[in-house]
Amino acid sequence: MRFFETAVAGAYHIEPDPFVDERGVFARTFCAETFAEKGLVERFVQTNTSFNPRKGTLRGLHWQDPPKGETKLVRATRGRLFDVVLDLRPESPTYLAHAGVELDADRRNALYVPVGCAHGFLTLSDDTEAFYLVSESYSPDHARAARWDDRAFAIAWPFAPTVISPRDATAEDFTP
Ligand SMILES: Cc1cn([C@H]2C[C@H](O)[C@@H](COP(=O)(O)OP(=O)(O)O[C@H]3O[C@H](C)C(=O)[C@H](O)[C@H]3O)O2)c(=O)[nH]c1=O
Repeated sequence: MRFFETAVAGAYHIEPDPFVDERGVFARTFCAETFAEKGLVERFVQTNTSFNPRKGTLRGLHWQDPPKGETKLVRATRGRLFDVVLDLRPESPTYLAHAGVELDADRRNALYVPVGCAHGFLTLSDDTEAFYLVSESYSPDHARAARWDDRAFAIAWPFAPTVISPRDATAEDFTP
């Protein structure tokens, strides 16, 4: 695995090192030892998957407040998606910055979203599936949302969503 810094401190775009032979492709997609060596979270307690039949589906931007903050390791296991990490850590040097990465099932790349950051994605093809490891269990009482088009963030999405939940579409303006 190769780790590339992004515009958000502590968030990494991860490219696999695939082993290709006549049978096909093998790639390690997570390794606790490697993650620990890099100072990243290496213990995950939940995995999530979301299947999105329509291109233009936007989920997010979501996070959980302390003490249920989540680190996420996100990949596309079908199709392609534009994955966004948004820094909501006031103490961070990149506070309110974001990074967007295209995750592609064929590339098998991933995005590491550190705790304290919001996460969301826009699907770039029909039948896109996201799969992600999460370091904290789900807690509705700590779940928070920010709006994809909030001017506080000026996120450069590839295009506007055509499918979005009422909760996400009406999330309140972010107040620092
Ligand atoms: C996240 C979650 C949700 N749920 C239940 C709650 C709802 O009844 C249903 C759908 O939840 P929601 O509409 O929040 O699903 P998404 O909009 O895909 O939420 C996710 O979207 C962005 C991209 C994320 O990064 C988070 O993982 C997560 O917030 O699943 C659970 O039972 N467990 C869970 O861990």
